[in-house]
Amino acid sequence: MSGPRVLEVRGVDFTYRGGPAVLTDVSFSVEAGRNLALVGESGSGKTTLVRLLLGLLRPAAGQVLLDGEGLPGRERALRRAVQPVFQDPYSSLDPRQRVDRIVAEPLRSLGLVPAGDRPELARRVAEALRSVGLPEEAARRYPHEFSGGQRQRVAIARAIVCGPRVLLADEPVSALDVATKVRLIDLLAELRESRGLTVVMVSHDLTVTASLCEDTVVLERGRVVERGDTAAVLGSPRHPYTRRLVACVPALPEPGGNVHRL
Ligand SMILES: Nc1ncnc2c1ncn2[C@@H]1O[C@H](COP(=O)(O)OP(=O)(O)OP(=O)(O)O)[C@@H](O)[C@H]1O
Repeated sequence: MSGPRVLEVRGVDFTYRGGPAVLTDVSFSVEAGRNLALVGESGSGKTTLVRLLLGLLRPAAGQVLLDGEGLPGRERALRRAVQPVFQDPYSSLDPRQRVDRIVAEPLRSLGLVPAGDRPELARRVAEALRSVGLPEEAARRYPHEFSGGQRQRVAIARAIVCGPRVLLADEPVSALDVATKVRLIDLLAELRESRGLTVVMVSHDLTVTASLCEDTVVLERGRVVERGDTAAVLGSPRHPYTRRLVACVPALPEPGGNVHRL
């Protein structure tokens, strides 16, 4: 089942100032309800693409679209619709702030809850923490009091508190041990069911993306070499680069299947 295109990348080229081309003619779309994996080796341009999708960089050519319209001038709509979760749970949370303040940040900065309405902020924070499997009392603690997996849950709570439609997760589990990784992937799968959240996940780990994402886009040196249904792209890869990526993985789970079996 697929929904409307929430995000679309159309013919995008990108170069960091004075450098070589990092992305060339990249096109794909994110459909509501279908999780999408962006895979490729280190340096293939995945993180650069995430920055473009978040509106932090602008393409040299082509367009990034939200609900069919170009991004420039629509930063607020983009922030409401698309929230990021980054790789390193140790550096992505401000160590000086309590979890309640960290998680409430998007509500304050987007002006969704007046800063003075403490009961409403507390209610929304508690609800987000509950959704990611953290106890309500986590709100009163600081990031250093949590494990890496719990910190990533705090980061996910912050990302979902404003009710976005897309979670843009850049290597969200690569810093975690296997058991913690599996639990977080399960959580991301649950959030789609419970909140209708579509996940765009960047990873070089096909075992992680294949268990969560129906669609896969394969990047090689800034170009899309393959894209489509994950089972087809990874099950019978047509491009030699995808074959090499798949060959590095001992066994792939079915999309929607269970990563525990690996
Ligand atoms: N701020 C920057 N300034 C200049 N070049 C950059 C910058 N960030 C990334 N690059 C270059 O752009 C290319 C793509 O990098 P990017 O981080 O997007 O790849 P990636 O696929 O996410 O890699 P990794 O999996 O290692 O994170 C690399 O050659 C990198 O050196």
